[in-house]
Amino acid sequence: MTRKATIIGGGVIGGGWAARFLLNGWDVAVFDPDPQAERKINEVLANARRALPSLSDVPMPPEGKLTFADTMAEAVEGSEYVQESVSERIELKHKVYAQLQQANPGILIGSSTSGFKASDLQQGSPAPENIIVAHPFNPVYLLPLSEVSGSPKNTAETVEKTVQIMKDIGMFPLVIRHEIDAFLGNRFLEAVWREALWMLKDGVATTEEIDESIRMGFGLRWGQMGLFETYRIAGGEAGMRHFMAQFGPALKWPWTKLMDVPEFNDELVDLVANQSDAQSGMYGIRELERIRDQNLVGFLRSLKDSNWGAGKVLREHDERRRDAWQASLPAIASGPSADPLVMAHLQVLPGWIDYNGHMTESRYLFAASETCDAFLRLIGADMDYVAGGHSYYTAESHIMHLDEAKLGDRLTGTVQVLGHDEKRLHLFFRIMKGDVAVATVEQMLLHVDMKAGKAVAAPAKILNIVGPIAEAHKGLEKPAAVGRYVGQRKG
Ligand SMILES: NC(=O)C1=CN([C@@H]2O[C@H](COP(=O)(O)OP(=O)(O)OC[C@H]3O[C@@H](n4cnc5c(N)ncnc54)[C@H](O)[C@@H]3O)[C@@H](O)[C@H]2O)C=CC1
Ligand SMILES: C[N+](C)(C)CC(=O)CC(=O)[O-]
Repeated sequence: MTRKATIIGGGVIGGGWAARFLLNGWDVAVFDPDPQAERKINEVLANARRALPSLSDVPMPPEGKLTFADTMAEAVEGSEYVQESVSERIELKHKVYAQLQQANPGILIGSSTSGFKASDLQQGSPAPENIIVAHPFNPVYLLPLSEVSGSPKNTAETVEKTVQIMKDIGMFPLVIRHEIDAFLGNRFLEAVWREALWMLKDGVATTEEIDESIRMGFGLRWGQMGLFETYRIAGGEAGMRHFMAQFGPALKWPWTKLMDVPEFNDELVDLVANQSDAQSGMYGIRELERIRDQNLVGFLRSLKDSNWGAGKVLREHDERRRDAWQASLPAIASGPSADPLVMAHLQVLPGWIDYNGHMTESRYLFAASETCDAFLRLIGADMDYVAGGHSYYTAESHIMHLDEAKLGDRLTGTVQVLGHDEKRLHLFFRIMKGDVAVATVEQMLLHVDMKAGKAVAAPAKILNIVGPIAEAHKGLEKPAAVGRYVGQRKG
């Protein structure tokens, strides 16, 4: 049965949550009195649809149904979980909880609050044990962290249930063991933000220079190793102790003396906003979101390949969904037919364009290759499998260039299994731009013992996955391109 989540407050963060739940197959009901909320959420959802599926190596579940409710009671009906994402005002949050708990007394409410402790949020509630913090980071549909923070009034079961829901939608729930204002992430961000505002106010640097100092340097490091692992390496062979000996005394130098905040007034707001407009005002917000998302997807994919940090979370989420997907295979196989599997989502990048102004020919094969790799991971021939000494090698390819792809086009790669035996996989890839195939690739792959350098039978664990897919694909029409060869028509 489809699970349902309720989102109260459909702004920046509520929209991100809605997208994450929907794309993970949950139905979502949103309540937000803002007449613009529906438009805004649909725009965020459109961006999320372009980005999140690119991180998945298993077929995405069917997208859930999005509804907009007229009342909070309607939104929460039949729901398993509420993610409260209204503005950061404690009295507003209290009012919302009172209405939600009146409509559905037992409902679990996670708050997106950036800094209120669970015990602050729970004040005045008849059921404080059902209110907990689940603090995300923007964009919620791509960044996995959710800081789960309870108070002594929450039971271990409530914390565990929240943790499980976060995992179910592919997040990394970090349980905050001690109640603390602003949890972990925002304490860092606040310190960095404070220093940046001081430097700006004192005329030391512009918004652009401050951003360059982050994105050209330490910002890149933090995304993959955080603070302590990074500094451990900075200590050289002697590691953290040497790092502490060298830089510990700096804690008493002027570097870290700034603890108060610049006065928040119109002058400061104008200074920040005017420089920010000059820096990035040439982009619309949705456009900036898409640039950000594309960069994050590339970064996260790389982390996923190395099974590191946030990439590990993505792999684990795939693993859980792969199990569910495999369990449904017999059902797919017993049906009349199944669609080709959507295995890859790509975007045509500037470096892919040739002197004719469209996607260069090798990139069509690259797109098929990415699709094939995702399919191989799906059937269990992943990097761990390759490390164990076996893999699939491509023995033959026939590519047909059918239409043009241009800079920025979104492409999807699908796989149809034409046939298989113990050693061979006969596959047909379509590289689609919307409903149009821009290229098709027919391939024969051989299962190989890499050390022996020869084709060998694939193990049952792989064949048991391929078999039902091939069976289900038997009902599909054989593509006209299958078996074609390159030839010149006579006459
Ligand atoms: N913007 C950010 O970067 C982050 C924000 N948060 C937290 O998420 C929460 C929401 O923040 P944003 O989405 O940024 O704010 P926002 O201003 O974009 O959205 C807030 C939404 O709440 C709606 N709202 C106000 N009263 C309501 C009510 N009574 N019932 C239902 N909806 C109501 C507003 O119409 C608005 O659409 C806050 O608690 C914030 O601290 C958490 C992580 C990051
Ligand atoms: C600025 N902020 C306090 C709302 C930020 C967050 O809460 C987390 C984030 O996404 O940066």
